[in-house]
Amino acid sequence: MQSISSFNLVDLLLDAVCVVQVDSTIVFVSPAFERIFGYAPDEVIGKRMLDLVHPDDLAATQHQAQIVTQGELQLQFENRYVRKDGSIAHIRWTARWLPDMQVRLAVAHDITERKATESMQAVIYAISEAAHTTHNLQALFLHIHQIVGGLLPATNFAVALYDPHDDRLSFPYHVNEHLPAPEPMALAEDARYAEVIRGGATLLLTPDALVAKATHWRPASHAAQAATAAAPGAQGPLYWLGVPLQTQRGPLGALVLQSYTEQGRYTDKDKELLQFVSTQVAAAIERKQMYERLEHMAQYDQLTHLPNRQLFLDRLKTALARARREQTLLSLLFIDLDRFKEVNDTLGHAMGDLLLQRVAQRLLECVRASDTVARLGGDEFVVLLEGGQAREHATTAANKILAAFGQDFDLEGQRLYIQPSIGVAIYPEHGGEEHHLLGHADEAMYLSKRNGGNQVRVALVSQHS
Ligand SMILES: Nc1nc2c(ncn2[C@@H]2O[C@H](COP(=O)(O)OP(=O)(O)OP(=O)(O)O)[C@@H](O)[C@H]2O)c(=O)[nH]1
Repeated sequence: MQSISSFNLVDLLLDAVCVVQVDSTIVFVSPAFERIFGYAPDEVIGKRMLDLVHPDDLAATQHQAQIVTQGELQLQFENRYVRKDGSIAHIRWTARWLPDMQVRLAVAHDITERKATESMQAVIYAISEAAHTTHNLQALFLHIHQIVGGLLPATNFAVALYDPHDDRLSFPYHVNEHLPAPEPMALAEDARYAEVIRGGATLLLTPDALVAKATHWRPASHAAQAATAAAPGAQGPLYWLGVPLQTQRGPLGALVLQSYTEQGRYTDKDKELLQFVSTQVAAAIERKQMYERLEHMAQYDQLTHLPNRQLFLDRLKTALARARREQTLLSLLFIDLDRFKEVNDTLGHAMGDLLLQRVAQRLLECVRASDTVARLGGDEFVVLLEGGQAREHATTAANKILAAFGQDFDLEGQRLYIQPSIGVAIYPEHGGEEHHLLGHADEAMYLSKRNGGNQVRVALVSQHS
């Protein structure tokens, strides 16, 4: 027993034992202090412990020291210190006052790694949450930028998306002090992106690497050079940090951070951090893309990319409410192609599809960008004209469409004429509710068709619904 007690047990502890006076002057620290705080005991004896505290935690630490000095046992106070190398140490303290010696005796337990794990888990959670809470991809990118910015310098931050079908990169999110967002480009045009995305590995280019490999990293094309060179008068980035965004289905793109100053330099630690969050970022972007695709499919016709019936009815409802409020007119053109079935029967369904796409295009060319052209299904289209002042406005637009169909359609070399029958219904004259108005326009179209087709007819009824 005697031989055991001769060991200095305090020296063996992983936690640091500290003894400080009332004014926080250090009178003793155990050897573990150096491992945790970076200072050897003889470097801090006689110094004030409070001077090592992170400035943001100083007030709370002083308060806790006072409580301990008043005789209260402190078992779990946490605060941060600035280590000798400038890094931050998170400490959990157990402390008590020794009245006989008039000192505070404290044991410092290093929880820096646990804090780092906790904050990374919080980041991972925040990214995953963002995929659900943000409204669209742009909002998600902004959110990811903010989250990454909480981990490392991210003044210059870009999301590059890779399209494997045409081997090209686009930059849907690009915040940079010196550069506008680059135009979409072939992946091969920028060796850095190509290495990150094809190689699937994080790439950190420091000033040395950027100089040494200047030729290797120089973007191949003029467009890519313009996209990556700094603005006139400004220097190129000193640091370039790119991490691939990988999913199970292959590479999605890359996150790229650039720094133009030494203060914003990136280290291998930053590289690790970015790599760590990249899987979650990729999953969040992939989820959002999928959601937007599904949303688009639910609202747009897949053949013509025009709004479908559901989206059209939503827009009509909104437009009617606006017209009611602002006491303006609103017109609906119901368009059905004449003898479209014959196109399918004689030229095949694929040609019929192509014709429907060309018809959609032509209808769009006949109206203003603010008007809505939608495909209700089959060969039925509808046009919503807002803000017209008179009934003539609607018939003029309908006649313009009729005239446009006077030109034949070019279906991969085959020239084809097709004519429409058009019915017109006007709010408030022919109804105040979307299904009513649509029904009247449909009836008017039917009368046009029965009358031989290729004509415009305004709904007959003149009653409010
Ligand atoms: N190619 C193609 N055909 C379609 C599509 N959807 C519906 N159709 C066809 O479009 C035709 C529409 O029917 P109708 O409007 O009665 O045919 P129509 O020959 O135009 O008759 P009228 O309107 O009376 O002149 C049907 O033959 C459908 O099979 C599509 O997405 N692509």
